This record gives sequence, C-alpha cells and structure tokens, in this order.
Amino acid sequence: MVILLPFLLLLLLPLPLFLLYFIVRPRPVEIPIKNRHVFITGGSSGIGLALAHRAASQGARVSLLARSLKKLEEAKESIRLSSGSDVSIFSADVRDYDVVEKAISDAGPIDVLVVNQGVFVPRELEKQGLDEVKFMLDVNLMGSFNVIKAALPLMKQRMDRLPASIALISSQAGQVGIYGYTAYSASKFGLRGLAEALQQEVIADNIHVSVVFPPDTDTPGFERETEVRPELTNILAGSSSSMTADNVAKKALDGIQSGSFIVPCNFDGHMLAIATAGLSPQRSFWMAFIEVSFAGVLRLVALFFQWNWYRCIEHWHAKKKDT
Ligand SMILES: NC(=O)C1=CN([C@@H]2O[C@H](COP(=O)(O)OP(=O)(O)OC[C@H]3O[C@@H](n4cnc5c(N)ncnc54)[C@H](OP(=O)(O)O)[C@@H]3O)[C@@H](O)[C@H]2O)C=CC1
Ligand SMILES: CCCCCCCCCCCCCCCC(=O)[C@@H](N)CO
Repeated sequence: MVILLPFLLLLLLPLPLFLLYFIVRPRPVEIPIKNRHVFITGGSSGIGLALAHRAASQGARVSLLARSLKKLEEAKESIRLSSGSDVSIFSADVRDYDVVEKAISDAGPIDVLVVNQGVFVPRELEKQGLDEVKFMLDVNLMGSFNVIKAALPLMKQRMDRLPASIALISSQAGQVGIYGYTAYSASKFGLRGLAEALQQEVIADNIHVSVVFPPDTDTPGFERETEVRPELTNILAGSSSSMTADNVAKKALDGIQSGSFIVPCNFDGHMLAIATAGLSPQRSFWMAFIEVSFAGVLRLVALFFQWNWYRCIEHWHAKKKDT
C-alpha cells in the first residue's frame, strides 16, 4: 500500500494543473516586436541602452527618451553601428509632463513602452535630505505616471491591433525593503501597485503589463551608486548575485515578449517572485503551480534571509561602537 502512495500522488498531480490551466488570468499571450515601435525611457545608458540594442537587433523600430542629448546621440550612433537601424531620440525630463507628451506624440503610436528611467541615491533616511527623497519619487514613480499617461491614448489607437506591452523596470529593492533604500524602495514598490491596477484597466485594449525586477546590475548608474552606497546596503544587496546590463536586457525582453507580469532576472529573483507573488496576475499555469507548491517553504527561506540580515545589522552596529 505504502509503495503505491507515490504513484497515487502522481496520478493526482494533473488535477491541480488542470484546474490552474483553466483559472490563470490574464490568458497567455505573445507580444511580437519585429517591425513594431519600441519606446524606451532612460534608453541612453545601462539597462535601457542594452534593451535598445537587443530590440533593434530583433528588427524593432526603436525610440529613446532621456535628458542628455549628447548621451542620446552616442546611443543612436552605437545602435546604428551594431544593427544598422535608425533610432529616433527625444531629449526630455520625465518630470515635465508637457515635454514628455510632445516627445511621445512626435514619436508616433507605441507598441511596446519600456518605462526604464530611474535614479538611485542610497542613504539612511536620517542622513538623506527630503529633496533627495522627492527626487527619487519624482523621477522613478511620478515620471512613470507621466510617461504612461502620455503614451496610453496613442497606444490604444494603434493600427495593427496586435498585443501591445507596457513594461516597468522596478528592482529587487521593489520586492523587499533594503537598508539605505527607503525612498528608492518606496518608488519601486509603487511601480508594482501601479502595474497591477493598470493591467486590469488596459486588458480590454489588448495591452499587457510587465514589471521587471533586476538585482544589482553593472551600469554607469550603478558605478556612480557604489561610490556613495552605505556599507550595510552593500552587504544586504549582495544577497542577490549581480548581473550585466546585457543579461538583464535579455531577461526583460524575453519576459515582455511572453507577456509575463512579473519578470525575475536571476535565481534569487525567481525565489523573490514566488515569495512575493501575492495577488499578482499569473498567465502561466506552470508558474502558478510552482507558486502554489513552494509558497510555504519560501516563506521559511525568506525568514532565514531576514534572520541573516538582522544579524549583519547587529554586527555592524557592534563593530561601529568598538571603533
Ligand atoms: N543598475 C542597477 O543596479 C539596477 C537598476 N535598476 C533600475 O533600472 C533602471 C535603469 O538603471 P541603470 O541602467 O542602472 O541606470 P543608468 O543611470 O545607467 O541610466 C539611467 C537612464 O535614465 C535616464 N534618466 C535619468 N533621469 C531621467 C529623467 N529625469 N528623465 C528622463 N530620463 C532620465 C538617463 O539619462 P539622462 O541622465 O541623460 O536623463 C539614462 O538614460 C532604473 O530604473 C533603475 O532603478 C534596477 C535594479 C538594479
Ligand atoms: C525568498 C528568498 C529570497 C531571497 C533573495 C533575496 C535577495 C534580495 C536582494 C535585494 C537586492 C536589492 C538590489 C537593488 C538593486 C538596485 O536597484 C540598485 N542597484 C539601484 O539601482
């Protein structure tokens, strides 16, 4: 009898899979990018630039928006050299709605909108000025509202009626709060709330929302960040292995094209995604099955991570007192 138990379980396995196959929402989708208009904010550097290269090499028509015209022109030239495609560039600050709206209407209807611009100044809140807090919230969160609000009417009017995408680049610090990132984490958690609500609002227009959660990524922005990052932030953020901008761009573009709502980038990212699945949409019944099966044990893993992090914080304070 006992020996039959595994076989019995194996026979029962298709049942939950079958159920999940029918209930997962929204339904699975493929988002083509060849010959379509991909508009990337913050596309002149780091992750955005790597995404632009990748989209262009897959035959997309790419537009980039950022502040510095010089960096935009360099990006345009590097993409022309690598894939031969002609990129449109728009100099605008995402904090200025009117300028963003003008750029987007000049660029024409967008099929895939990648909201990637972002700034990060890690510092303990006690030492951080409210001007810096506001800077991060304005660029990362309010700036994303400005971009999406300006692009949405034209996206809805797109001629081909094929599935379209709005992708937001959050961060693993948008899935878990990390020392030194009060304002940054708040801005990146905010993007997830925006995305969950927005997906319900735009599903009827065949627009699909993705949120990408990269770990530390080797970019010009990250290089500047490491010069000022508190030691404890370095230690805790080191819990997830860092990636190259190119690898993040690959994960992001694959996730966008498969219409995934949550897009993790590395192994730790997959664990975080399952541990924080919450009430997010899930299109894949396989992933839904994994979430249902591993939720409990990953909560335990998460508690061990917190245990380790609080131990690091305690040691750090003890060391500081000694010196
Ligand atoms: N690098 C990392 O470790 C990680 C990054 N991320 C996120 O990925 C995204 C890209 O980061 P990364 O590639 O490292 O950053 P970079 O600093 O290398 O690039 C940022 C891009 O955003 C643009 N940008 C910044 N501020 C504005 C603004 N106010 N208006 C318009 N464009 C702006 C920059 O151009 P310009 O300055 O000319 O405006 C640049 O093109 C960010 O949202 C970041 O939070 C997430 C996880 C990890
Ligand atoms: C269930 C168990 C999960 C275990 C994994 C936990 C790992 C958490 C690591 C968080 C790292 C935050 C990096 C922020 C990167 C970033 O956005 C800055 N570089 C600014 O750009």
